[in-house]
Amino acid sequence: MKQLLTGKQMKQADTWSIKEFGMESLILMERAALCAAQHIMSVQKPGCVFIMCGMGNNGADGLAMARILSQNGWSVRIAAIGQIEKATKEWLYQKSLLDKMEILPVQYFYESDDKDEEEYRSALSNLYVPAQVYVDALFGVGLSRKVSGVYRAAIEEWNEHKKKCGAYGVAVDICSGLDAKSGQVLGAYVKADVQITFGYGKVGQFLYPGASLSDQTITCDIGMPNEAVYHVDGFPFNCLEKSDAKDWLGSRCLWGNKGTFGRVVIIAGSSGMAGAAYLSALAAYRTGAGLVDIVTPKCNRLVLQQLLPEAVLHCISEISEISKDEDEEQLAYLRNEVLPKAKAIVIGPGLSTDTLAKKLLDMVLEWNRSQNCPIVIDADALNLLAMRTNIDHAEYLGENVILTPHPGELGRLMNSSAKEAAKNLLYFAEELQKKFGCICVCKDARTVILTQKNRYLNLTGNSGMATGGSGDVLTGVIASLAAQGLSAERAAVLGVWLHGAAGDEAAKEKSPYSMIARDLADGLSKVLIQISRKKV
Ligand SMILES: NC(=O)C1=CN([C@@H]2O[C@H](COP(=O)(O)OP(=O)(O)OC[C@H]3O[C@@H](n4cnc5c(N)ncnc54)[C@H](OP(=O)(O)O)[C@@H]3O)[C@@H](O)[C@H]2O)[C@@H](O)CC1
Ligand SMILES: Nc1ncnc2c1ncn2[C@@H]1O[C@H](COP(=O)(O)OP(=O)(O)O)[C@@H](O)[C@H]1O
Ligand SMILES: [K+]
Repeated sequence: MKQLLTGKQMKQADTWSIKEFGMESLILMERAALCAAQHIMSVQKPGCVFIMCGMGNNGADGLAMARILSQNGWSVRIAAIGQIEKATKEWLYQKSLLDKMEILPVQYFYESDDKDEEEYRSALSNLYVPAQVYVDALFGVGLSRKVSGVYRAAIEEWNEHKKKCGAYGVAVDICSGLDAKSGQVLGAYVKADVQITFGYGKVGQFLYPGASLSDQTITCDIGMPNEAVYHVDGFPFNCLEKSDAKDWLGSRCLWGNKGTFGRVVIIAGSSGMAGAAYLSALAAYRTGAGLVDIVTPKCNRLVLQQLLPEAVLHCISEISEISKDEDEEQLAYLRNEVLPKAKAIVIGPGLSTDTLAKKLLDMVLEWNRSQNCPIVIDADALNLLAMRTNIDHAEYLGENVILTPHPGELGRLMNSSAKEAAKNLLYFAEELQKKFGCICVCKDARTVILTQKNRYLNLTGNSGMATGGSGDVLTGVIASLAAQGLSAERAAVLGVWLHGAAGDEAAKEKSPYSMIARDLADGLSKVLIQISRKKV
């Protein structure tokens, strides 16, 4: 399992390693600089390298790299941007070593904030020499505010010169301008070929738009003690990898029958929304559930029978079509005959938010409280939850309830907008988890999964999944895994991983442009072939 930290957590891990464990800051820095320099030497023959440094320890890494590369036959040019009064003690130490080497003059640039960007850029442009490698060591995890003035100009010039000379761009630790927690860019940002990041990957490098700033992020071990990660506030973000997925999935019982592999009940679809029920049910079967029941309005019977004859259908009447007694009877039938068979329940895809939908949601939540059955709540069922303002949500939802909002639904659940939720996905996810107390799967180009104790970030998936019905597929995958016996937490985390990996398989075959949600089901089969164990 790969672990990622926010910028603040990384600084806490650094501080603990230095102050409590007793590791010298300069030792960590030397290893960091050596890693980055070695990467450059492994992909390029000695030539000219241009290094843009700030005045913090990211800049100090850049100075140490200058020394190492120079000692290995590189011609090095350094531009130090900022006020020398702000230089850290490590920076001054690295600079003193360069001074002893004499061949490495550091060119300084700082002008106070009274010029427009063009003036700064023309003044800076003389410092940016043609080179085959461009290094960005302006800001690391210490970036604390929007980039403006001379720093913005320095970044724009770096990008432009790098492009003009076709140089290989290396960002030290993190692309300057990228917020290490949110993945948002603050004003201006470096676009590099690679980020060489130290100790742990930073969450912001894997969230969008941050994840698009470089083609590659390489994490280097700089010798930080393993325990450092236990001395940060909150939890690190775990990222499931293929080998973890294999372990969590386990092996399928050779002598199992359809009862062994769990029954998923899917309460989904309304008039004109049969597809949502179909996609969820198809995905539940394709992920290995033994039986899938669909509870849906009568109008969907024919189409669902034709599309997925393997599913068991329970067709219900709209409230307007039946008497009060008949309505009570059909709810009693579901409560007494259908729900007791479920090992996991999905409620919401294409459900609508009418009175019947409300009653169904109440019934399912009541069932969860009394029977502790895992429930996946998606789409309209989330919208219904968002409409309830007068309940204590944390008490209302059990620990094995899984909410799967996209940014629009997340915004609604938190009385905000889709735009705000997408921009601050981590923050919104954290607040949602606090509010509801259950498992929160906050979906977007990267999906965040939070439980009371753990935080996960999913790294599979692609833009081809931004197509109607992808989320319906996810509900079926998660419920299927829960029905087969995985804990609700593992079902959610592995489900999101599998769903994204299925999307990646589909993209290989169809391209992200032309894939549709059904292709994810084929992708699921391909991924499951890769990760399922051959033997018990
Ligand atoms: N032992 C260690 O600790 C190790 C650390 N390592 C390395 O250190 C890096 C962290 O170093 P760091 O904490 O010094 O912060 P860093 O990223 O250099 O930035 C701070 C400087 O930027 C400035 N500044 C910030 N935002 C700004 C803005 N918008 N516009 C303008 N200025 C702005 C800020 O100025 P101030 O806010 O004080 O005005 C300050 O001068 C880390 O990423 C890794 O590369 C590795 O060597 C491994 C061992
Ligand atoms: N650009 C993307 N990269 C990776 N995954 C994506 C991307 N866009 C969407 N997805 C995934 O596709 C799914 C879309 O879900 P949702 O918006 O609920 O779809 P629908 O409501 O149409 O079923 C989510 O799991 C989301 O994480
Ligand atoms: K940097």
